[in-house]
Amino acid sequence: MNEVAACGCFILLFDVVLGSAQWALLVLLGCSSCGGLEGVWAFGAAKWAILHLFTSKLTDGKPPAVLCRLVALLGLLSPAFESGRFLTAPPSEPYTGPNPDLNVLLLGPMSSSLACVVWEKGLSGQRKTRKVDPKLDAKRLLVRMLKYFKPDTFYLIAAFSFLILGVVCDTFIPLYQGKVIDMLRGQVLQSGFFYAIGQLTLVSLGSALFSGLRGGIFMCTLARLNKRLKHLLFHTLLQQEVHFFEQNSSGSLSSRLHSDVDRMGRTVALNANAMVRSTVKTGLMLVVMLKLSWELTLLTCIEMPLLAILQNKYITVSKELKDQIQDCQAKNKDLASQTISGIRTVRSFKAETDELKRYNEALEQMCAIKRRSGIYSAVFGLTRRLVSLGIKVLMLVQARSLISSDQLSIGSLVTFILYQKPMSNNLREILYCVGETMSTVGVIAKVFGYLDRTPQCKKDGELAPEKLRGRIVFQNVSFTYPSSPPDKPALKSVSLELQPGKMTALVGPSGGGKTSCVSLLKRLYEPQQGEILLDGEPLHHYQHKYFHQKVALVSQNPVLFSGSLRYNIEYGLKDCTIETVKEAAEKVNADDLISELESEYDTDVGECGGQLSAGQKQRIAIIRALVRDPQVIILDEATSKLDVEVQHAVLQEVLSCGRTVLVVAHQLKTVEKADHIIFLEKAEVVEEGTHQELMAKRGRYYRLKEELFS
Ligand SMILES: Nc1ncnc2c1ncn2[C@@H]1O[C@H](COP(=O)(O)OP(=O)(O)OP(=O)(O)O)[C@@H](O)[C@H]1O
Repeated sequence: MNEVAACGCFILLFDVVLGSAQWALLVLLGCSSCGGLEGVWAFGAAKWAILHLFTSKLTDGKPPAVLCRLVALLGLLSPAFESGRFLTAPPSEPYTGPNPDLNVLLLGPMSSSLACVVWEKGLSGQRKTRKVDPKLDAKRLLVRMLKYFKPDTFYLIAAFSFLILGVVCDTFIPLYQGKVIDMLRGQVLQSGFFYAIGQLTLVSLGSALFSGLRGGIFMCTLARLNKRLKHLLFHTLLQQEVHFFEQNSSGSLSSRLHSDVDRMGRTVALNANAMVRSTVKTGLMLVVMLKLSWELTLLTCIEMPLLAILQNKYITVSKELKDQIQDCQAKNKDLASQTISGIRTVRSFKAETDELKRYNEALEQMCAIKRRSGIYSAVFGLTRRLVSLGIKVLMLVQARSLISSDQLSIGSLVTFILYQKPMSNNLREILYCVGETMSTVGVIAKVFGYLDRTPQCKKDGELAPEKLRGRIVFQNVSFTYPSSPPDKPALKSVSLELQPGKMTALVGPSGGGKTSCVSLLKRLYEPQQGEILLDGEPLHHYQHKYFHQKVALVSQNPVLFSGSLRYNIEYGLKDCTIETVKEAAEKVNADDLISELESEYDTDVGECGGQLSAGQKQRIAIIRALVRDPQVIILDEATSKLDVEVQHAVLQEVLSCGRTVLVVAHQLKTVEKADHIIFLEKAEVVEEGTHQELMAKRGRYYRLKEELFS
């Protein structure tokens, strides 16, 4: 890099020599100019060729791209600028080209090198980051983000049309203000003065009206986009396998769903809006400002690359900090929601102080990052203001000399100043928007990462037979939880059978693999080896909805959702009548429980069923399973909180209609009634048979019963 910089300095020196030689030649030949625009272009092209040769010699024929860009700018920037000046403000006398002037001689090399530095430090820096992390391919992500606006194309066209109309009106306001100021002094007719005031009022009104319409439509479009994205993301999340939710906490997922989606929509939409508005405004203002004074315009434009370098440095640092803040926010949210949802445990262990300390530490961490971000922002703001101040001083000096040589009127200077501030603001806004959008790329990548995630579960089949017997067979099933090491399987080559109309019990010490069997049977996980068959067909051959309706699971701590009792019982069912619900409740002696509640089936169960007792929740969960009329019922400690009478009624009911019943229980009283008992230990089936057979065998089942009894 140092070699390139040294070569760049030599090229700049050589360029100054060439420029001086040109002027010296013109002076010697007695020409006051270089022969109009054609001459300027001819000299520019010749300079480009000579500089290119010089650079090739300097770099042994392999000039780096940055030096090629510098040479092209040195040769062609001045002719391009002169042509622009000629087109926007044609001189009254025949154009002869720029006169020999030290400012012009230095301005070319200075602006060319500045442009190269901005390009290198700004744009290529971002390109390098993209190469390192292809996921953060900003352009690809932003283009994809814009595609989500497709359904709102009509609204967007309307919003952008109003935006452009508003900007056009906005641009003309200072021009008419300057005109009115000039009329205050001169001998202008009153009608002319009022005409100018009328024009000013009209463009001001137009600006207000169009800006209002633009803002309103953008907000509506943004709200629609947010709704669409959240719906899509929530839909994708719901498709994911259970292991995904073990890996990603509910706090961080809900933060992605709400804060991140909001942020990405807002940033992209509002920045696109602000960028288009500022770019159009800048373009129009530039034309008017060049007409007023090209010297002052040039000084205004020098501010931009300087600000771009500053902004780029600031973006690099603040992007990293913003990502850290996002992660910290998700963590804090998770921490708080965990504590609030587990408030009973927290209170019973008197852990409020510990939880507060933990939360405070997390807040401190967040505070430290925000403090650093604040310091960077303050330093950046100060430097930016100093640069703007320096440029302003230079402008005032130049304006004084222009006014004293009658090249600029006071009204035009006022107009220029009225343009200058918004112009700098526009340029700053463009840079800010680019920075903001770039810093949101990380958030967009994360959200798209979730949207693109393919669930790691087998595709559902089409089977939905009218009649199901309910015979379940585990054939050499081996299973290890995705988060467990491969040498710690939860089930090792397990083979078992559940017969229709019979009650099978899974027993064994804690960690033996009972719940894992149930989870596989409910297809919450897929086994790595072996197969589970329902009436001879692998489970995934059945339709998803049909399968979960026919194979019902009632667990020890059933999850209820906020809403009425009836909503929880009918959960997920479309055509369930209140009669069916009542019938199911009566079958398990739950009608007395429901009539005790204030609004019976319309009683609100509270968040996660918090207003019901554990036994009440278990009974509701049993009714919820029964209204689906399942053929296979799995009771995983599902009656542990019920009294003996109700337990008996539940078992009677589930065993009716020839259902297959699988019971997981630690209370061996329940197990004794089972037709078949399977003893699971250390992920394997150790022994099986009826209660009497296993007792007579005096094996593991017998010993467990003895241990519990003693
Ligand atoms: N979600 C999980 N992720 C990783 N490992 C798990 C998970 N759930 C259970 N395990 C492990 O799998 C093994 C079997 O657990 P499982 O819950 O099936 O036993 P269990 O017989 O039902 O125990 P308990 O009677 O205590 O409920 C245990 O070693 C356990 O640590």
